[in-house]
Amino acid sequence: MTQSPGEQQLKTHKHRAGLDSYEHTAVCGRVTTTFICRLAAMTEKQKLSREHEMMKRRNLQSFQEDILLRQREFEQKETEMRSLEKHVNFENENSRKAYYREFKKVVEASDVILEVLDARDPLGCRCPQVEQAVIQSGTNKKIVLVLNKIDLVSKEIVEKWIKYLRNEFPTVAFKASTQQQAKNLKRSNVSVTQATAELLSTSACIGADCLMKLLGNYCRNQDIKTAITVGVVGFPNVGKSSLINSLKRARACHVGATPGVTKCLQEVHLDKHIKLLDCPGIVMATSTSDAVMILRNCVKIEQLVDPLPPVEAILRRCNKAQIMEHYGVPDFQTAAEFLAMLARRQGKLRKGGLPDTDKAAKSVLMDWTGGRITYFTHPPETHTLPTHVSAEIVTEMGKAFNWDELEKGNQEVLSSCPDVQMGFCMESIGMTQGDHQEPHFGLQIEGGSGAEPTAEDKTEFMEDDQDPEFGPMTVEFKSQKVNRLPVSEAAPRTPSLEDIFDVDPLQQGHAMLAANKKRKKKQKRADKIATKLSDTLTSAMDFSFSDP
Ligand SMILES: Nc1nc2c(ncn2[C@@H]2O[C@H](COP(=O)(O)OP(=O)(O)OP(=O)(O)O)[C@@H](O)[C@H]2O)c(=O)[nH]1
Repeated sequence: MTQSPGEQQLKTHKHRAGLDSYEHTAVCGRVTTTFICRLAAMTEKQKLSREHEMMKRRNLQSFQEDILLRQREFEQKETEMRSLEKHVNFENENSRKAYYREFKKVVEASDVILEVLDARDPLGCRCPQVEQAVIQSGTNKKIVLVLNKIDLVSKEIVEKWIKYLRNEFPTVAFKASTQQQAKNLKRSNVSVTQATAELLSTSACIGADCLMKLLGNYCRNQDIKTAITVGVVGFPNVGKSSLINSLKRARACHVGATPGVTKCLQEVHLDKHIKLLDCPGIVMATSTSDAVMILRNCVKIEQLVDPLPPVEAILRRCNKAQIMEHYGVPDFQTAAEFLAMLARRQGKLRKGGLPDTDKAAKSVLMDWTGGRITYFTHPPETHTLPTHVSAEIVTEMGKAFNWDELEKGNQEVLSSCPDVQMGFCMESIGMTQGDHQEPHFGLQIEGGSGAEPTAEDKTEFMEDDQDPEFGPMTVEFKSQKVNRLPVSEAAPRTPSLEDIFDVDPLQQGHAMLAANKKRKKKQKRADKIATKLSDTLTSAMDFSFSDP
């Protein structure tokens, strides 16, 4: 193809212009690089001459001062880091004051205070400071103890605890609903004492009627025509929000398996006569060790800086053979050794293949707080009033309630209902209780061997006096006779709706959601296949002949 002279001229001109601009850029680039190099050299020279000047002026004293200053800075940083670690460890510590203010507001505004206790360790999560604050704020404020999570212990233990606690305040046995839906939370009319194991293992609430009756009686006895305010207080994670949701039959408050879900006061109107106040879980400053607070689920496991001590505390309370069997690890001498083997078994490894003992420790702690390791305390044999409660206060507080009715509600059970819930052995289990009020600790691991405990299984602990918080302790491993599957047969991650009773009560809400999702998915798939099949059949049976 030939080009016209005009076109050729234009092409030559463009080529020339391109070369020019290239040369221009190259020259500019060279100039810039030289300029930058010179600038860097000058800065470096200036810096050296400055340092040289400084060194000339410096003497031994200034060196010393400088070193001291750096040391002070380092020490300050260290202290800050340590306190930061503490705050991470006890996140609530940081907001403890704010929580306390919220709690004070609840006490001031309430006529009745429901102190929610975890039935597994009621004395451990009882807060004398809270009770003292209520008592000091006048005799017209009443305390009612709510023994929640009764589905996690045997009825016999619930009965014993009610008997023990009612020496001080009216006590209501309760199982909050653990359902996940927003509305229509199930509430059973059956009294706690008459509830069967199956009912207890469902996610429905039990004991709400008894509690409502108690509050109604209070209004009548006090001749209150208007509304009453009921404050709900207690340790983190004992189920305060779940209790409110159960009474309201709707998810009015946030619920979560980690402590510190409730951050500030929340009002829930039950009806025109009762207003409930949800309070953040409070942990008052006590002499209790960090490990014990962690075992009481007051600390977020994920944020623990050193999870080894609470795991050591768990291991001290467990039979080694049972632990080895449960976690599938060989014999070990120390908690660190156990965690290293567990981490390897669980595939929790750091870079370079080293076992991640922190992660393994946290998984053990999650098993404890999440109810996969079941534990329970026994009430002391004899009752003595705590120092902050006098006999007069007990009488004064009790006047406002109908004890007979409460007693009836709680008593009905215990006489008529067999202990079917957990298959615990309630005979004496070698407790060596002292005179003090410390509860005993029993422990069970879900899906145990199923064998009757041998002499070695019934181990008496707490010769270790480093952890006096729990007092003498007996550790017991037993299989659960009902409603629990051995580990190997444990319900699948997403169980079908029929298998929902086999799921851990703590997990039932989630399992229910997952099972429902699974069912919907199955249904959708079946519908799709049916539509496809029908389409295929329709097209196959299309006998309409377009051609004559
Ligand atoms: N099995 C069982 N689990 C319960 C019961 N009540 C509450 N839970 C569970 O315990 C966990 C804590 O419940 P929450 O109601 O959030 O406890 P909270 O006291 O309000 O907790 P904070 O907001 O941290 O103070 C949740 O996983 C609940 O599902 C109960 O009666 N039985």
